[in-house]
Amino acid sequence: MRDLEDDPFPSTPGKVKIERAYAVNRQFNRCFASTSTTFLWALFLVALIASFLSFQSFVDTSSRYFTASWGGIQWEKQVRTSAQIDRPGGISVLVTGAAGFVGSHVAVNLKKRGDGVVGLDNFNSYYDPSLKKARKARLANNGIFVVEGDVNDARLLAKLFDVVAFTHVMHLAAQAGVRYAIENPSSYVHSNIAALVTLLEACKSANPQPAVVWASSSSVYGLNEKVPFSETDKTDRPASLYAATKKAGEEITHAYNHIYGLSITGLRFFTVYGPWGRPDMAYFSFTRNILQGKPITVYRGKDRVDLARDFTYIDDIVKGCVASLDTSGKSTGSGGKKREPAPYRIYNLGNTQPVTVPTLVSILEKHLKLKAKKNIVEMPGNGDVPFTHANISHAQKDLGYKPSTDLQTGLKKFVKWYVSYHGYQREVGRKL
Ligand SMILES: O=C(O)[C@H]1O[C@H](OP(=O)(O)OP(=O)(O)OC[C@H]2O[C@@H](n3ccc(=O)[nH]c3=O)[C@H](O)[C@@H]2O)[C@H](O)[C@@H](O)[C@H]1O
Repeated sequence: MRDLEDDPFPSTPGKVKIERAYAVNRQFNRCFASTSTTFLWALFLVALIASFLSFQSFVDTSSRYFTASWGGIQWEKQVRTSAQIDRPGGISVLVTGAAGFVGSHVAVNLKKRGDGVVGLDNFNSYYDPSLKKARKARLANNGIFVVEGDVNDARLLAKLFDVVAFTHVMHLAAQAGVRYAIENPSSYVHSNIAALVTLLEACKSANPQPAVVWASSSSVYGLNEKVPFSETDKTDRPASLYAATKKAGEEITHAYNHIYGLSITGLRFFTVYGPWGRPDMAYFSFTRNILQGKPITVYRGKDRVDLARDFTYIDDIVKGCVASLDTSGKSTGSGGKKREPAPYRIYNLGNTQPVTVPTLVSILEKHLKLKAKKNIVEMPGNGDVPFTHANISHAQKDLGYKPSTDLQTGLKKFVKWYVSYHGYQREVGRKL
């Protein structure tokens, strides 16, 4: 049976009117009731979304504020104190990559002779950041404050130059490692190109402009076969993306020298090793594996030729870095304009005594008093070059650079540090 409400034209007129009016009213009420409920729900939802969004932005803003690892009165005080110069004629140096291998050594050396030093490091996880934290602690013990931040952070750099009129920048922050570029190419662009440009922009705008000394690499010689490698040799055949970004760095710094009058010194480091070194490098990972009784992989070149490197001890490299800072000459620009030409220099910092990788292994075996389990494999085509050998005559003449530690002596010092840092009993090669 059909209901009145279902019938638009019922047969009883009076009833119709009343019933219909009633029905229409009921329909209207129901409709109104449902519309207003919907409206209220919608209103409620809008309010909910709005409050959620504003809460989100509050969280974003406040987390940005609260998690920022730099800024504030206390922070500025630490930066200023660390940058304080304690000797007549001293310099104030911003050391990027200060928690890194070379950076931490250079920073300590400068501080010890009375220069002002502020470190900057992003503590990335390319290798175990706990080693970087340990280096940071060592720097703190020497009165050096390391700012936690990325060189790509232009605001941070501007702030640092605002707080301290750095006379020099020692730029050692980089994505290191030749073979890792196959796995993570963009990290090389981020750290070796983008960050370099951000840093140079900050330096060019600073008043006074600092002189810049930075780490290039022996890898720029790429596929060159003429030995020893000289700064006047061509460097247009890189064998890895790492090498290509270092080569790009040399060109980029040249442009900033040319346009803005920044004093630039690029240092081509040759396979630097020593205490507090980088765990990704062969001498370091070989030591770890030999001590743990694990095999090591030794690469060999074409026709079974051993690979060779001009391994250079860290103390010699530090001397080269410090001499570069001391002889850098001044930047000549101000307000973004060059007044006159500024120095642009590039030096090899090597040892001039290449040693083969199997010889490196046998020296380690001797110092560790343990035999390595060797897997000898053909060098994979992932960016390695067969040999490196530095001609250091330019550095000798201009910087007084004279490396004095051979691989035997340097590795002995490294092994001594390694076993003590990692808690090994040297004699038996067992962990304590
Ligand atoms: O001078 C540089 O500009 C570069 O030096 C360093 O690169 P490299 O000279 O390649 O050092 P490193 O990795 O210690 O390999 C040494 C040798 O061991 C061989 N090697 C390596 C690993 C392995 O498992 N087996 C092996 O035989 C390997 O084939 C090679 O023959 C820095 O890492 C780099 O950041 C950059 O600064």
